[in-house]
Amino acid sequence: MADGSDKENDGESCHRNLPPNRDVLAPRSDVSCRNDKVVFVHSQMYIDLCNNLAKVPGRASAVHGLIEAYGLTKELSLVEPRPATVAELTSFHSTDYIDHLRKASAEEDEEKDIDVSEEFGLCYDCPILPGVYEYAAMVAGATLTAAQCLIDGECQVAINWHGGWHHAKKDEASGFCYVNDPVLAILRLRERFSKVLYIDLDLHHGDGVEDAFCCTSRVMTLSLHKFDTGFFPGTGDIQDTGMGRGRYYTVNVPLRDGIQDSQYFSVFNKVASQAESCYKPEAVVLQLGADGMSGDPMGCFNLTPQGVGRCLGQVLDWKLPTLLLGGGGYHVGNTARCWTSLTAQVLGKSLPPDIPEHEHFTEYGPDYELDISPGNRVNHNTDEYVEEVINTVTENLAHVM
Ligand SMILES: CC1(C)CN(C2CCCC2)C(=O)N1c1ccccc1/C=C/C(=O)NO
Ligand SMILES: [Zn+2]
Repeated sequence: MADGSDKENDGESCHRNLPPNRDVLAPRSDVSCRNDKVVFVHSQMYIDLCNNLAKVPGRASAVHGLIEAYGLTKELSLVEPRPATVAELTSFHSTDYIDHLRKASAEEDEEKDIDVSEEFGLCYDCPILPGVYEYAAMVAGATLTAAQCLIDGECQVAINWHGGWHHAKKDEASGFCYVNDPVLAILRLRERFSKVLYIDLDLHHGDGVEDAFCCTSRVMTLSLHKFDTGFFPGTGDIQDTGMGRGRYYTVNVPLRDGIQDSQYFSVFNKVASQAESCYKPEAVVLQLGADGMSGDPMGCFNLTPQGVGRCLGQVLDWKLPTLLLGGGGYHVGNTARCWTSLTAQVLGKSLPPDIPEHEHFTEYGPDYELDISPGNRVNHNTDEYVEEVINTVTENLAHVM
């Protein structure tokens, strides 16, 4: 959990500088979008940065390449990102951590020594790579750019597939996440919207986001993830429901290996509709990490873009300002297939089944098809287990008014 709230803070958040609540602003219905533009944060420099430093080298250009090859960039409203400022980064992260990240990143250039200091979590899983600060600041800036477009009513949906780094803590890198861009976006959205719902569909528990908002009722976090002995990050059990004013505003849906589209959507549909109807958010941040896809090297879930697409469709039907972020996803071709399919869904476009000829075409062999066939890993999520999870979540959400 992030540090205790400030004295003058009324416990609405577990971190500093949360702007005053602006419920007095226009009511929920007023926050309509002026048009159905879909903002897509993009620049070649941004792709190049993400290509070299993200936890999956080359994934950023493969994702963008497929979206472009299907002609979707012509339908999107492309917005260039700019790096987050230190002030923006420290709206959540500690100044010490950001200073250390900035200095260590620069030092790495000059001294070429490997910094394995455990301090600030900057070691094995999160090595200090040259330029890591510039990368993290640009990713955070891209996500903040998308959030700002929603706040300004420029669009109803804004997308940053290269964001979604949900493990980073206030003063610690974790799980190859250096800056928690979802948290920064939620803090920015909270300047305009009184209640924000964060939904995390990555294979891993969105622990960094949950920690940041576990004490406030102004942000509800809902995470569906694999939860099993020894599986990173080890948090996100069903009885973790938040603390203090935030009690029952943290929702965890722990799942086992082998879940497939129909069961996954059945769980999501019930839990997310209850969360939306009892919480009545004014904006949504949806992390769509693709490491639960069948064929991912994580090798845990049997999901396909169609299954996650049904979850996305339910969220889009709420007609709320919605920020879409990426996250995990370690099979480059399948991650590109997933996020391209979801981008087309947001645009209301259907795509031809064969991967178009383009620079990254070879990533998609041997079938060169857009669809991913569902995996056949043994499903350890019995109907009884799933029913018990849904019943427990339902009981907990009954406390949310
Ligand atoms: C280093 C990477 C990120 C890559 N990787 C696999 C993918 C395929 C081969 C290695 C991991 O398990 N990683 C991790 C290592 C330590 C802690 C966390 C993660 C992943 C976090 C995540 O995805 N959160 O959403
Ligand atoms: Zn993940």
